[in-house]
Amino acid sequence: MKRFEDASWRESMRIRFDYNNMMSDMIGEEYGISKEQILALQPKIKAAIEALKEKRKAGKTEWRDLPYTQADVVKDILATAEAIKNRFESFVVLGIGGSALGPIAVHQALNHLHYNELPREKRNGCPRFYVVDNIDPERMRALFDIIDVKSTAFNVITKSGSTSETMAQFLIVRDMLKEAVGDEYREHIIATTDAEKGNLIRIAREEGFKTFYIPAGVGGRFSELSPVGLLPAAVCGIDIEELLAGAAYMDELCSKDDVFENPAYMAAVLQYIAMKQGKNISVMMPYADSLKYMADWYAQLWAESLGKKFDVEGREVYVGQTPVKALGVTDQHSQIQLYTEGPFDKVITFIKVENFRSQVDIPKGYEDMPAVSFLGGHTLGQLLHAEQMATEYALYKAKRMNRTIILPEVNAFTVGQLLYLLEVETAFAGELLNINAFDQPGVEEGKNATYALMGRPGYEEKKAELEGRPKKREEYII
Ligand SMILES: O=P(O)(O)OC[C@H]1O[C@H](O)[C@H](O)[C@@H](O)[C@@H]1O
Repeated sequence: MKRFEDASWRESMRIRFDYNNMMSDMIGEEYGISKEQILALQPKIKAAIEALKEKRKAGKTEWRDLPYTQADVVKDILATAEAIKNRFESFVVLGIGGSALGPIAVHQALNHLHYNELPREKRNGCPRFYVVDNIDPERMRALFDIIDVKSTAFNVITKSGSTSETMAQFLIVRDMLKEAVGDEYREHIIATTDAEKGNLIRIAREEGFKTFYIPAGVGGRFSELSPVGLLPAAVCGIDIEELLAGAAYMDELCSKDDVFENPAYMAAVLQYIAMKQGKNISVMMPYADSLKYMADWYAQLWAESLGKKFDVEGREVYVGQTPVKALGVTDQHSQIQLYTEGPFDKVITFIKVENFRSQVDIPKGYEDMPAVSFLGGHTLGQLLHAEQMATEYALYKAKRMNRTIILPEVNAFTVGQLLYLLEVETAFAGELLNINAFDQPGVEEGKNATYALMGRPGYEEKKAELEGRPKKREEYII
């Protein structure tokens, strides 16, 4: 029996959402949100709930059902991960955006913080793990300096199957593999992509790569709980069944229609009201190095989903909230000044971990110097908690909106909950804002311009358009 099958263990691992410091009875009428404001939104909230339910029923938000629909996929992933473990020294993800940020965040959260530096037996026999989420030539070359392609498996991940960066990486790797291992290169490449759309699936089928599919109703930034995230996680020894069980548990917690009992809906409603009050920035500040890259993953989710323009009676309206990544306590020493005394334009979301997986005692010392010796006898975890609470207090005192997501500890079950919570919050915020949270039309222009500049056939007109742009003036470059 797995521990997540035990109801009392699950309950003990429930993530909680503390929104006290968003509320006017805590930070003051002028600065916070009142219960009445939330109640006044009930018709809108009800409509948003119905709209999300409809989408789920119509199969448009398949990401919501990933915790339940993948029993066979999980089996296949576990078998594949085992085979990779037995054969390869390194496992490299080639992908970008939604095809990279989730694998990075979950790996950082659930594996040793210096995973790659550990000897293999301390990695439970798992391969070293790298995610190449950029096309910087220096970084690519640096990777090839430390891996041996002969003993490396590459997981090419792209939902669209056509992202230039990922396909460029793929071409490079395929060529190197062919050179190094000849025809066997096929066994070194696993493709994770849409079952029908895009170029990668065609290539994968032609060349006989092992493939995993991203379901049609699962967009890149909502895909971490699909094979996009599950294969890399399983290869590195993470319990993916527990991850999915955590997501299913959060789905249950987010199934109530009463916003006061639904953490994802409440989180979204508060952000919605905050946005209306000019809070254009959403800072995510985990107080745990393991969750540092959750803020990266969340940044894409929140930015691409909610940053939209639309038409209201011929007038363009722009919505969205700029996500900012921060890390406690590190960024207390760089950003907190701005958060406490700068403009009232932010909501700060802390992520607090109650129990750390490691304990480090601070030894006593310098008893004759009280300003140093008070630290002795505490633990680093206590110091971190005190600093989180102190920062929360400082923000509360400065009447700045802040909220805290509390994880009893960091494990696959709580991380599954966290991912799912933030995904539902984002989708619900999208409904409240009346926008499509699942597209990203604003990234197309840049992509098309890149195609034109790189000479992709069919983009000749775009190239001409680009060449017709005003020439840059020397006088403005100094
Ligand atoms: O997974 P892919 O199709 O390669 O997409 C990778 C990324 O590409 C674009 O930049 C999209 O805006 C992102 O939402 C997406 O995650």
